[in-house]
Amino acid sequence: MSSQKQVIVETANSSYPIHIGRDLGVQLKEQVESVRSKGALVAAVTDRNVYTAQSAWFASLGSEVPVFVVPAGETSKSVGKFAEVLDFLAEHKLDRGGVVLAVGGGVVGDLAGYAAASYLRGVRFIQIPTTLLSMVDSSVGGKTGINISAGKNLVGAFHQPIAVYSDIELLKTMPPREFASGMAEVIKHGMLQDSELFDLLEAAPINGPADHRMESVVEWNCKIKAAVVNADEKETAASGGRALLNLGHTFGHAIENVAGYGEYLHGEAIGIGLVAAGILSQRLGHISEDDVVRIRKVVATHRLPTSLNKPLSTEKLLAAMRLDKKVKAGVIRFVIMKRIGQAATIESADMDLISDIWRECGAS
Ligand SMILES: NC(=O)c1ccc[n+]([C@@H]2O[C@H](COP(=O)([O-])OP(=O)(O)OC[C@H]3O[C@@H](n4cnc5c(N)ncnc54)[C@H](O)[C@@H]3O)[C@@H](O)[C@H]2O)c1
Ligand SMILES: O=C(O)C(=O)C[C@@H](O)[C@H](O)[C@H](O)COP(=O)(O)O
Ligand SMILES: [Zn+2]
Repeated sequence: MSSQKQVIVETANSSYPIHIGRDLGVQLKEQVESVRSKGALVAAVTDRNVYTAQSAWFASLGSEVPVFVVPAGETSKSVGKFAEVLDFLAEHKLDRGGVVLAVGGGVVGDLAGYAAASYLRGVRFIQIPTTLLSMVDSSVGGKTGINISAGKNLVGAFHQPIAVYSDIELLKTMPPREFASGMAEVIKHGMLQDSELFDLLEAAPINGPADHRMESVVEWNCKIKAAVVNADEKETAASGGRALLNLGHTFGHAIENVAGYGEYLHGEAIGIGLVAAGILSQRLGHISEDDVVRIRKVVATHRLPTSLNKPLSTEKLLAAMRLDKKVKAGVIRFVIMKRIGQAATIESADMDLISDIWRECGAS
């Protein structure tokens, strides 16, 4: 018998299960059939790589579920693709009883989720994450959205899915570089919330989906993220709260934007961002130099970059940071670690210090 795990997300207005296990197809199919039996449409959105790598999975979904396939990669999180998904839903006459399936990594989840949040002013959607990153992070918590040229995720909505199916079997076809990218968010969760998780990653790196700890790592991370989301769904807490999940992202999102979307995978940019956030926390007197060494080592042993692979302009990186969603009254704010396993504050910092840190990370 397969051992299935379940984590519940419980926000003010929604409650939904994250199913974690292997071969979750039967359960998903039952949910799809229950929607269809009421005369409503279920439509799926995926990307080209997932559609090809998981063709048997799509075949088992049945031809009654139309599938919209976007090109793989970050560039699909665009206004253009968003409009195409809306047109697809309208073409198939999905009504308010219908359900959108987001089958893919964080790109598909964010794009399809935002389309579901907007179409008919909001229809239900189910997350079926197919990457490590989407299982441990993006499928949980209802942040959906797209990029615009000014910045990452600058357009979007909070829209919770009605269920998440994290089928570990789907990870088997993931390219190793993408797996490593997902590990960045796992490392982030350890750094910001759970020193035991960080210690585990430090002791023995998790290098691929065959690792026997995979299911429990996904469950562990979903629990961490769900607890944060349950307490502060829309990032409105005066200090801390959900914004702490942004550890390393003020730096990381700037890298993604300035390098050009898709140049660095999200997790690669976050790997550098976590090192930068560690250095900043150390310079502000919170963690030790030894802690920064530990962070750098855990990032590197999980095959993620710890500095830029070619210099980007510090000025451009600073300009991109000014559009971060945590900016308040024009002041850029950063998630600061108090120790490994506890990120506790969101603080501003001296811009000369930030420029120095950028240069330490390879900016020009
Ligand atoms: N909403 C959130 O809370 C949240 C959290 C973290 C990250 N994100 C966003 O998630 C995105 C990154 O997500 P990602 O790392 O999953 O990237 P992704 O969605 O681009 O997927 C990574 C690559 O792997 C391929 N792929 C996916 N599943 C596969 C499978 N099972 N087999 C073979 N190939 C597969 C995809 O086609 C793609 O090329 C970024 O846009 C980031 O901003 C959102
Ligand atoms: O869920 C959250 O909250 C996060 O911050 C998780 C991040 O890993 C993720 O990259 C998220 O999309 C960033 O959100 P943003 O609001 O900074 O765009
Ligand atoms: Zn992230």
